[in-house]
Amino acid sequence: MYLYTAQEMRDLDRYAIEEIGIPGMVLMENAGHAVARRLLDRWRRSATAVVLSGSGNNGGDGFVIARRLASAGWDVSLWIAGSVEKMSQETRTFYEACIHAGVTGEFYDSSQKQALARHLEHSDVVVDALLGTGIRGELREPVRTLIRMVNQQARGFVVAVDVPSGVDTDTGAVASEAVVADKTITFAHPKWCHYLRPAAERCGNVRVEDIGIPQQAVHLSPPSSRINEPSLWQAYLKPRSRWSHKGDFGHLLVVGGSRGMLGAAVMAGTAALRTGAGLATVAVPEGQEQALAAQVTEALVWGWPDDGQGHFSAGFPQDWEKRVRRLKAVAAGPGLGRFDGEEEWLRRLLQQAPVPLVLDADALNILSKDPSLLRERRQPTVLTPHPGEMARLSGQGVKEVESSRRRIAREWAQAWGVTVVLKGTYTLIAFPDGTQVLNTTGGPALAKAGSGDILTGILGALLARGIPEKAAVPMGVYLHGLAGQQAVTSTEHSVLARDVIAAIGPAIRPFL
Ligand SMILES: NC(=O)C1=CN([C@@H]2O[C@H](COP(=O)(O)OP(=O)(O)OC[C@H]3O[C@@H](n4cnc5c(N)ncnc54)[C@H](OP(=O)(O)O)[C@@H]3O)[C@@H](O)[C@H]2O)[C@H](O)CC1
Ligand SMILES: [K+]
Repeated sequence: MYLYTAQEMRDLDRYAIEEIGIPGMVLMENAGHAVARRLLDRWRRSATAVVLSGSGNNGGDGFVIARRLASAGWDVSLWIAGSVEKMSQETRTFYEACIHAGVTGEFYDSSQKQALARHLEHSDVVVDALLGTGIRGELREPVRTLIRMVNQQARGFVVAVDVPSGVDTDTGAVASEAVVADKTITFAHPKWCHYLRPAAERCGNVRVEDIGIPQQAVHLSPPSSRINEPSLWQAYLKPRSRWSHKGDFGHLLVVGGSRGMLGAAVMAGTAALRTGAGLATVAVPEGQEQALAAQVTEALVWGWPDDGQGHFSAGFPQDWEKRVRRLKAVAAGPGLGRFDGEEEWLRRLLQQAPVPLVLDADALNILSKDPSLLRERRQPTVLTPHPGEMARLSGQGVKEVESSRRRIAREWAQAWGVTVVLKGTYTLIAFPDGTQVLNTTGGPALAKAGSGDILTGILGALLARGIPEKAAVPMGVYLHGLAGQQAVTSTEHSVLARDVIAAIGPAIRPFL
């Protein structure tokens, strides 16, 4: 499934109308019909509805909904923002069809405030068709008042047509007012605002309805972003052959685990093995070696030069060049910590690890001192920042990152030629070629220390197995989210990172 911006949706619409020849009126009727059908399915008996329509095409969908609900026996009260003169030809046609079908609408002005408030308080359903993907700039009257009234006065079920009025389709920003919906019914494909906060919090349950735009139109100019689905990567997951040996499944090196943070590297290494890596080596500061060996039995242990206090130092192990040749991927960061000479250390890692590299946690914080270190990379590089780390990397505030996730992840990936995995409720993956994949698996159980280390281990393992990053990264993010969901046995509060690691196998299994 693709993820659309407002412009991409307009282009798709235009293609369906002009090139394929489906009249715009048919698309609008289909859109309105789809919403009305859902409402009729849910209530069945005759109910009361307030329909709020703007003068744009979103309002046109609203006119179709009003007419169809009324003809099914509902008591419909229709309110319109704007004027007939502003309506597009399609919207005007359906406005007139409403009148001919006996649903007369009121063009709202402030003298009708009380009458509308009464309807909002007593209706089973409120349909928000004021503004869709065509919103421009700050809200004007009377739309702003109408949105506020829906939020303050509606007692019934609020359904937003396409997007809640007042949200920005592409950024997920909200205007001074935006409808808070119980359900959003959108057309043909989901839009970014259905997943980006704060808009996403106003959408309620999102449902995508087919309105008859042929798949062919989508394939001809697919948008640059999509929702993460197994079809993107499932071909790379296969049962192991009877004849396989550990060398077939890659060797991952995890670098991290300094004093006080050993667990992070242990979790990354264990997650990598649970994901199917043939071998995992965990590299920790020398002073940590024994403690590590006591904690993991399945991974190899490698002591790196330390500062005498259990932290890394600027040096690399002497046999680095010899041993690195046997590695298939490196994941640096879980419990890495900060240390003297860290920038030089990272530069060397970037230059001298001729395999795919995942950077997380403090490896990202070190990188944020000088992102141009990435210029030295020739092999795939995956960064897995949470919003705080992304903020440090990009030199912006966390708020700015959160309000422009889509733009920041994409710009960063393109500017530095890396894959950015911007973590969050809907983790966003941005590739260097400008394409993006938004992940929808996961849940609040993953909001806990250790989750990021596990993701790093999973991604490292998939890259070590030789899966190309365009498949490996969405696969890893998807499986990590699924494991997080499946690890919940009693409550999301009590899930431990080790439960998530144990759930990696069950998460992979259906895809083999
Ligand atoms: N996706 C599809 O295939 C289909 C989508 N449909 C629906 O069409 C809308 C998009 O319709 P569009 O006409 O482009 O735009 P809107 O209806 O969302 O908005 C335009 C009207 O809103 C007014 N407006 C714009 N900004 C503001 C503002 N800040 N404050 C107040 N009013 C605003 C604008 O007024 P102007 O004075 O600026 O002209 C317009 O009246 C999409 O979301 C779907 O619901 C089709 O029905 C079917 C195919
Ligand atoms: K709307």
